[in-house]
Amino acid sequence: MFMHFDASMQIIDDQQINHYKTKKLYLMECLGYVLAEDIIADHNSPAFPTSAMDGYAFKHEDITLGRLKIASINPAGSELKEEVFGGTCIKTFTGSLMPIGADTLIPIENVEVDGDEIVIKEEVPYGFAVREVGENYAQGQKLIPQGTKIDFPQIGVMASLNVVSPLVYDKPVVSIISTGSELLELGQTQTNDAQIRSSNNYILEAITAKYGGRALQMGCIKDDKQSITDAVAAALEKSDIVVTTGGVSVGDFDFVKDVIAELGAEVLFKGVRVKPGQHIMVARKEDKFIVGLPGFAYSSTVTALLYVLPLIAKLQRGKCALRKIKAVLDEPFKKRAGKAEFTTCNLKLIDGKYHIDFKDKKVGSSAILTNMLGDVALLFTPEEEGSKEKGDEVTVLVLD
Ligand SMILES: Nc1nc2c(c(=O)[nH]1)N[C@H]1C(S)=C(S)[C@@H](COP(=O)(O)OP(=O)(O)OC[C@H]3O[C@@H](n4cnc5c(N)ncnc54)[C@H](O)[C@@H]3O)O[C@H]1N2
Ligand code: MOO
Repeated sequence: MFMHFDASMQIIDDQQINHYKTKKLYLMECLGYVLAEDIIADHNSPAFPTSAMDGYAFKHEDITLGRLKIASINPAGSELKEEVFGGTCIKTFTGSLMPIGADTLIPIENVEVDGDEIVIKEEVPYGFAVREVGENYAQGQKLIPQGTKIDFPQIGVMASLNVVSPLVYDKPVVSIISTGSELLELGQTQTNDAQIRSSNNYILEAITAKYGGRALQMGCIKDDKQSITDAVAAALEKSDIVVTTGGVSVGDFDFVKDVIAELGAEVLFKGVRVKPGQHIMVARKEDKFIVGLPGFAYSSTVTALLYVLPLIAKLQRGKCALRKIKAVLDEPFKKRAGKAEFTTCNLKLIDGKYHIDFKDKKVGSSAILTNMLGDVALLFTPEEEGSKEKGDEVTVLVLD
């Protein structure tokens, strides 16, 4: 009855968004947002031949003269009207426009000044130290396609194009609700031994912020149907993705699935052959998603990475942040289930090759969150594959 992991991923991939939310944002607030427009150069850079060094602009054909008369001086930012004629040069600085008539720049290190002349000590080839028109970018060139996550290089290139407020996708608002009557919030006083400290809603808030969403922390709520219904309904009003943790398995108090139906959302899938996280549920109402993650801390973390991150990306027409790489196993790996499995491992780069091992990683229930500490990655073994030998090449999900 549970579906193949690949089929669940395909369903996520196939979701079409009807209306994307976009806004114009001041350039320096755009870091981490996804561009909703193509950035096209409206001019050549540089727009005119420009000097790349401090030196003397001249006609290369005059190099054989060995001496040139300094006719003028051309500081950066000046609009020089004088031309370079045969047998003369113009002192020209880094960033200055090349004077008309000059095709080459000889650096100051290559000449000696003798009165109002330069003596060429070391020759340069034709066109030396001249930045050609469009060297950086050409007018009409698409420099940054929409769908790009804005990082520092994009900010710099947009600044050079005077793009003051690019159009970006709104970061999806992700509401986070942890269900469980045993849960204690940060700082809350423990009153009985059965209570445990909630970590899920906090780790999910951090994952959301790190991977391009805006988290709305709704805290922990009791395991009763009405409380969960009210909380999910309120969250759905305010957000694009509602993530719950706990209450998805088959126990008497596992209500989340019923709640979804009551809210008029369509369940896209419930139950996947994946370890951890087999009870994962994803539902949709219009352009909003509800993701029911298992309560166990490791399960909810892994399933958030697998299912919530692509939804955050999808709502911004972007690419999912997690990368898959190939790595070498430095010790045997025992596959535990006939499902797709995601196992914490230590990731190292040795002589240009990725290697993984399981040193200090505990084998046990899906409650072991501390396995996520360290230089950690997730070993992915598909349902069809079994245990692995030392030296085998495997697929690893990187959490950078
Ligand atoms: N009879 C069966 N029992 C279970 C099955 C099953 O198929 N048949 N599946 C197991 C698997 S696998 C998982 S995963 C869990 C999922 O259960 P729930 O999603 O209903 O989660 P809970 O029962 O509420 O909690 C499980 C576990 O995690 C702790 N927890 C809950 N919330 C938090 C939180 N916010 N922060 C930290 N830890 C949390 C909770 O105390 C429990 O220990 O079901 C298995 N059972
Ligand atoms: O599905 Mo559970 O998350 O395997 O432990």
